[in-house]
Amino acid sequence: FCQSLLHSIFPPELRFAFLKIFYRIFNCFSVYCYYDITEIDGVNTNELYNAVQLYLSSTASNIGNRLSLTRGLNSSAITFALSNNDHLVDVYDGVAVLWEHVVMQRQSQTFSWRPLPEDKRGFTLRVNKKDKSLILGSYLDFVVETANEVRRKNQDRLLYTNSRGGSLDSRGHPWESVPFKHPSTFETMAMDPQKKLQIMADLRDFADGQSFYQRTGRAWKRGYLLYGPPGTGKSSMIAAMANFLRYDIYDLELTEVHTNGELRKLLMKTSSKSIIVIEDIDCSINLGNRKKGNASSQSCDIGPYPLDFPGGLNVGDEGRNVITLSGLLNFTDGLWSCCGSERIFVFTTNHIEKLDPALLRSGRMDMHICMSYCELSSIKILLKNYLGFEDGDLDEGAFKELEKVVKKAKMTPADASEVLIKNRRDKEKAVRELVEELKRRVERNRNGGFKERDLLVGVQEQEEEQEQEKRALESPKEGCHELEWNFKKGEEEVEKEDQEKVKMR
Ligand SMILES: Nc1ncnc2c1ncn2[C@@H]1O[C@H](COP(=O)(O)OP(=O)(O)OP(=O)(O)O)[C@@H](O)[C@H]1O
Ligand SMILES: [Mg+2]
Repeated sequence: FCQSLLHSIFPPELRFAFLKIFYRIFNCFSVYCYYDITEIDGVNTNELYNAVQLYLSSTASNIGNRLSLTRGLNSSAITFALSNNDHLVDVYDGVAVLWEHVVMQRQSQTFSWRPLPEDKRGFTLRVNKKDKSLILGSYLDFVVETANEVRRKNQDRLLYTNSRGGSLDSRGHPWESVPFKHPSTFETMAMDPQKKLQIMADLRDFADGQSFYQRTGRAWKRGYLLYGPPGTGKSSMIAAMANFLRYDIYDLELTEVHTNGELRKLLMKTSSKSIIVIEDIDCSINLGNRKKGNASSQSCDIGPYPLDFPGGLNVGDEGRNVITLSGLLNFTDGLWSCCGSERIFVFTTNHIEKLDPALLRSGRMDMHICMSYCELSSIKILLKNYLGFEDGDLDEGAFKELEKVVKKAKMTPADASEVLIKNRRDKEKAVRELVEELKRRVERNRNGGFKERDLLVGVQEQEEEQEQEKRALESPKEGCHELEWNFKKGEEEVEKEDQEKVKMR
């Protein structure tokens, strides 16, 4: 009754002025000060809110009486969190602070360009006034650092996708995520052990290189191009890289991105310590040539993307802005590429010869990694993975036979794995079957019945190429020249092979 009387007697301006004065007087006498950390700050998500949530999830499990427990779909960990409108006391450096999790229903008339969550969430930190400087000086930094640590250690890494197209979710994210659980590691990767070590060292140098990148004035990012025929482990390599560095993966589906602006927004919303992946880049967008009129050279039909002109945004047939090669190059190399740090770009392709050299140059794709057919060393790793064979377990005869045929067979690790998985209950049979299959392939290759054009080289040339690759790993710049050379040579050969195919038909 009193409230309605107050409301009817006093106009709103007077009521607000009264409340303001009341809070001022109250604050003068209060020994506490309060800090609000809201979930959404304007239109952006407040990173501090997420950090506090994560920090409290690690602290709350020890000291909270009433906690809400969650476990995400496919997630391995249970997350503790402060229940709605509950509070807990945390002690830092002998100083006690009170955290309260405030959740309120959002008023329905709030106007926004995008849908907002139904409730308004935030944390309120209550601090004794005399401890203000300690809390603002170092406690909040400590909270953020601990949160990062917790994120790195406990939380499942995430695999993000932009498959929703350009639309944002209610919390303003263009990416959807699922826990990333791919079991591939460098140990299970079947490839040249030397090459493996070089890649691992490169990744380690990158992750530990903050001061190096700072000192040399370079953006803290690195690009890897994985190329080779299907089934040689390009996707598995990305998973192995992510598992090795414990980074999240952003799997960028270019066909879902409609404009360069959208691409930029996606990049802005990626976190540091992440791998940004564009798979089958030759199929995602026409990157074959930046000159107009070369659309027919594309291998995959990708719909409305027009050809690109260097340095600008294109306008498509229907008058829409569309994504261009220069947009993509800016994404990887321009000013926008460093709006975060410690990020790795990985592009994969089955057809390196179709890529524009601009994309291949050092600085964009620093390291070109050729994922190739099985060699003896990779077969050994597959035998270990699937049959448990250690060095020396394989009998001499089988080993010699494998050695004789493995290179000429041009068998992908995926195919070899399949033979081993199928026969894994009988180890000897598995090896026998593998040797048989390799021999069959050698025969087929000899008769010209199995013509792979992906590596564009014969057995002899393949060895040369791997030699070049090794050198490219040692010095990425040098590798790029060689790859550009390969690229030119590739185009001619592809044309020749295309003509042959037409003749055969
Ligand atoms: N180098 C490898 N080491 C270990 N396993 C491999 C390797 N290459 C392929 N495989 C096996 O083959 C399967 C397919 O490999 P993957 O998807 O990584 O090939 P890809 O090169 O990405 O092929 P695509 O070009 O078709 O995308 C994987 O599940 C993996 O088990
Ligand atoms: Mg793949």
